Amino acid sequence: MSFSVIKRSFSTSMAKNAIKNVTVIGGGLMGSGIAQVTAQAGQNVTLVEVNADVLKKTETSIATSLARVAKKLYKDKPSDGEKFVAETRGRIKGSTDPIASVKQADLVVEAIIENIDIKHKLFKDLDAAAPPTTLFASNTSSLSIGEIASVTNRKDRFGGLHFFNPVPVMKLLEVIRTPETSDETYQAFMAWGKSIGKVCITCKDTPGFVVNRLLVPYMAEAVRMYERGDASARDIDTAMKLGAGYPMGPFELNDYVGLDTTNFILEGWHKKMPENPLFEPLESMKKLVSEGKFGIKSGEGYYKYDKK
Ligand SMILES: CCCCCCCCCCCCCC(=O)CC(=O)SCCNC(=O)CCNC(=O)[C@H](O)C(C)(C)COP(=O)(O)OP(=O)(O)OC[C@H]1O[C@@H](n2cnc3c(N)ncnc32)[C@H](O)[C@@H]1OP(=O)(O)O
Ligand SMILES: NC(=O)C1=CN([C@@H]2O[C@H](COP(=O)(O)OP(=O)(O)OC[C@H]3O[C@@H](n4cnc5c(N)ncnc54)[C@H](O)[C@@H]3O)[C@@H](O)[C@H]2O)C=CC1
Repeated sequence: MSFSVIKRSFSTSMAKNAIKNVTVIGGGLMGSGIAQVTAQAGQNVTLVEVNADVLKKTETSIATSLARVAKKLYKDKPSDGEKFVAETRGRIKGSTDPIASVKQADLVVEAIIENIDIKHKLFKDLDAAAPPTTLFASNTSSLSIGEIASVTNRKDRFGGLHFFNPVPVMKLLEVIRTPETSDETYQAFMAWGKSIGKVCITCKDTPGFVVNRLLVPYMAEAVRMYERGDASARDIDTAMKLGAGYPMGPFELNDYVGLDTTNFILEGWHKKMPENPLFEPLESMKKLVSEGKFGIKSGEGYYKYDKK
């Protein structure tokens, strides 16, 4: 592992802007971006993954993304760009030990696989290990924050911090408070979001929060249109880009987000709200997922991609 090791001091106060040491659990699409933007803002990050090989991939993806940011920010001064990349990477420490990783954390942001049982197991362990002042947040797309927090003894210091993909580019952060999230925690989340350059909006702990509650029915309807044979995936994508001004069409976005994640969301919501036709399962998506076709990350989804 070549992430640098950083010495840090423990902050006891959770007052506004007190967050300096952040632990991000999960270094996939989202966790790597969250770690990156946090480090870009000058904060110390410990990034936890399941093993050293995955950490290496995470490190490479952060380096690639930082190079894109540096190219834009330091167009006329590449040497400053190199310094920015080195300093930002220097603030990120990799770890495969979730327990040790939270001992000095002011804030823990969880971005692991979208599965309630796995998230519960993780948060139970972290709750026992982290100082009582440490704030916990989940980046879940579709699960209830209250349900995730239910296994901890810090429900007042628990909320949702929902980022958007790609994290270094998308400006929005949804801050989700449950009925038990304290005002102090909520304020600390809002201040932290601002400190890492995001525009924060607040939402109650309702399925999909704001963006996904609107995005999922739209994307699912696009798939139904394709499954009925009304139009091809390519034409639907072109239509929504050129006719509605979206940066990506629904099939491109689905492949970008990851079909395993979107399929999981839809199945979970269908189970919870079986009477709602918006969340009926989608046969083409189920088939692709069962074949291991998860979109860009696996090389194929609704479209085929060159393997990197
Ligand atoms: C279909 C069935 C569905 C069933 C139901 C399930 C639905 C599930 C819904 C969602 C599930 C979960 C998702 C979630 O919780 C929330 C989300 O995140 S939703 C996704 C939100 N994101 C978007 O909508 C992305 C839309 N796309 C874009 O904005 C652009 O296409 C994108 C920025 C990705 C790429 O832009 P483009 O112009 O095409 O390409 P460029 O390569 O030129 O990039 C432009 C610009 O951005 C910089 N950049 C891009 N990526 C990165 C990166 N990773 N790191 C750093 N910088 C990056 C790039 O350098 C360019 O910068 P310039 O200065 O312009 O050169
Ligand atoms: N993909 C997207 O566009 C978005 C996803 N989300 C949410 O973010 C979370 C993560 O999603 P992605 O990054 O897309 O998934 P991903 O599959 O890209 O990454 C998840 C990572 O977590 C790691 N992991 C799994 N269990 C772990 C554990 N116990 N400890 C440490 N690491 C562990 C995996 O090795 C993997 O690298 C999910 O809850 C998802 O719903 C939120 C916003 C957008």
